[in-house]
Amino acid sequence: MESEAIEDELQSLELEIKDVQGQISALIEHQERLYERKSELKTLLKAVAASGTPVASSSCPDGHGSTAVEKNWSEPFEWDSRADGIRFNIFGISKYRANQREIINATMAGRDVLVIMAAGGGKSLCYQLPALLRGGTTLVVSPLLSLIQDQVMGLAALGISAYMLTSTSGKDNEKFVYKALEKGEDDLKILYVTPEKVSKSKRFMSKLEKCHNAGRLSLISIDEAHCCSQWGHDFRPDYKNLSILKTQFPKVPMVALTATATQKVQNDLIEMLHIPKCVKFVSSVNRPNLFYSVREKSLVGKAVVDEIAEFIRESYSNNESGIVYCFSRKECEQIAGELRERGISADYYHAEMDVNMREKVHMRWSKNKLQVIVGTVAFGMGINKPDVRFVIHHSLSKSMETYYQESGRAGRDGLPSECVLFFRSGDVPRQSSMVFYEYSGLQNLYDIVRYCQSKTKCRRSAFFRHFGEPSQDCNGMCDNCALSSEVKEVDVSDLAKLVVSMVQEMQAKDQRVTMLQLGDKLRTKHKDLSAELKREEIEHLVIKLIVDSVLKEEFQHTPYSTNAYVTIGPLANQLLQGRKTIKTETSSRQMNKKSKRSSSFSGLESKLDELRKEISAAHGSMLPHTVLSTQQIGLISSQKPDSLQELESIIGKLKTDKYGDKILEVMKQCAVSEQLVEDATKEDTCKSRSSKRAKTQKAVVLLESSEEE
Ligand SMILES: Nc1ncnc2c1ncn2[C@@H]1O[C@H](COP(=O)(O)OP(=O)(O)OP(=O)(O)O)[C@@H](O)[C@H]1O
Ligand SMILES: [Mg+2]
Repeated sequence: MESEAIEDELQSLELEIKDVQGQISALIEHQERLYERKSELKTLLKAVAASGTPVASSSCPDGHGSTAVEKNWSEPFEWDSRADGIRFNIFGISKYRANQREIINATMAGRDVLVIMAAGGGKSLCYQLPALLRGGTTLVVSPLLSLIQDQVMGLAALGISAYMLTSTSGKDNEKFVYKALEKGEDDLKILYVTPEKVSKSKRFMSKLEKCHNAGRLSLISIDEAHCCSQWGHDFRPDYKNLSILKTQFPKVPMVALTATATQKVQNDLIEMLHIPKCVKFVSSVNRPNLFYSVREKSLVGKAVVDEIAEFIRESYSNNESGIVYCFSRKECEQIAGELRERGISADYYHAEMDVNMREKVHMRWSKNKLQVIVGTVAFGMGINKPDVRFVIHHSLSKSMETYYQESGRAGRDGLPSECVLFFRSGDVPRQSSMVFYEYSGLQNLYDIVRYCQSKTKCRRSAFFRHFGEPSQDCNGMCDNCALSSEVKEVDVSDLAKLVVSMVQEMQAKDQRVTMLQLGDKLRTKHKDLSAELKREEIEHLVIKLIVDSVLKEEFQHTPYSTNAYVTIGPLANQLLQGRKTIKTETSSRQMNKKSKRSSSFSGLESKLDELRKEISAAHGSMLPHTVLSTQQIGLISSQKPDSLQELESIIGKLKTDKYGDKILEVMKQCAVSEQLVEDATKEDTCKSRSSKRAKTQKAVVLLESSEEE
């Protein structure tokens, strides 16, 4: 054999080997995911079998957490009546939500507790109430300054002595806190710190030790505990060092709380915080008040903004708060501007803004002076506003977990709210070139792409599946459950083969191709197709093939960006040899643009809303929802209390003492003006009736006269 021919064959063998290696590693990765899922499902099965109730379990079947026969935390406890008094009279909360009472009881009994409870589920009460019940000082570790400020402000408004120690704390504040920790003379019920204080400040730790030695450290709470785990979505290195707390203060009960944690993250937390015997309370991830939908995103940028503006104007015309999430800083600024041009009160928020500017925007929005924040993912964990009525994603998130977190900022007060995601396949490579180097980054992204591409599967079930929880009824609270009737499945295997063959041809010629180029080439080469197929349909198919491992994305860095290219995937041959079919879903359904899922304020509710804004403005730092929550406004308006005593039975003693007179005054004014309107309407009706009567009589007279004529 000529040496040239040998070299040729050698080269082609090397290429083939490389290809096979690629397929093997993709399959191994796939196999790992299957194993991981298998173990999740096994754990889930055990949990279901053990408890009979799949959610709200308080034991841990996998060797982590408490395995002994658990106490029944729902039974009566000696502190019940004191706890009820604080709940109602100080926090103004009329009844516990799922698991709150049990968590409080376990904490009061001195146990370590791990709480997994959905966003807005009411985790804060689970450590704030025991903090007041137990006496002494409760230490709360929380990751963000803005979250801490919000909490301290809210507690101060309830008359609870809460303080914080952060990098921005002034000298006087620091002196007060240290003295209170050391001497215990001043009242310090709840102390919030950032994790850096625990891991880096020796001074703080020594004061805390003194507080503990004097028997005054009564509870330690780790909020947003998923930050401990590098498998969580928001890992903070300083959280890793929090294990020191249990080592130093083993007898002080610890309560760790988070909104989302997969089994892996839960195990990690238990290990890292050194709480192997903790009682675990896992509530459902379900957020029944959120309506999830995905809308097709137009290729024309302005059309997307038009649709968003129309949606906000039509469904949320009472200035109800919302968030629009965007992919990039530039996009944020642009879309905020375009929404403003369309008459929506909107501003942007991203990481590259000056901190003061960011704080100002956040504050205007929190005080309902700005309706919409257009943010990047930087507008994240510190968002505590309970009455966010809509969260719109201008482009897809990087994973189901991130989407659950971001969309979950809607409706934390439990009232109906909407989560809309604008999806187009062309957005996928933008995201994939950002996440491909993260652990399971692409697989996580493809999971949310599947969520977006499906026109039949319940959106909620995707969350249950992701978090390893048995499905629950959606109650028609997603677009696919509410409007799925006109969806058709179409076999597009032939077209898919054309696409794959084209990628193969290009790869053989050593040419790289992006998704956009692939679509163009296909339409140029197969002119007959271009008349029938739109660009977005081809992109939709290419992304589907990538998600199904028939094609694959590869990445290359340039000095300015990372480009995503489409190459042959491990299952391409199965398709080409006819062993795999590809089906896409088409639907002719129209989203009902005038979906009015949020109830708008009635006259009295609007007046009470104005009152809470006035009180908040007069107090400077107090937020409107701290004065009265939207839920409380709803209760007052439906029950119409007419004495302070009746009002107290709805909103508790503290708020009644503070704002009761003003609330009753507003109610009186409203009743008077409603009466006036009613009287005027009655009068109008009478008048119109009598004029109608007169007209009828006239007509009769005319008729009679005509008859006479
Ligand atoms: N039992 C209850 N009844 C009515 N409202 C409640 C109850 N418990 C808590 N809330 C209210 O629900 C809202 C959300 O509570 P909280 O901030 O504790 O949620 P969270 O679980 O910590 O959520 P996140 O994960 O977003 O931090 C608050 O406005 C709070 O006052
Ligand atoms: Mg919280």
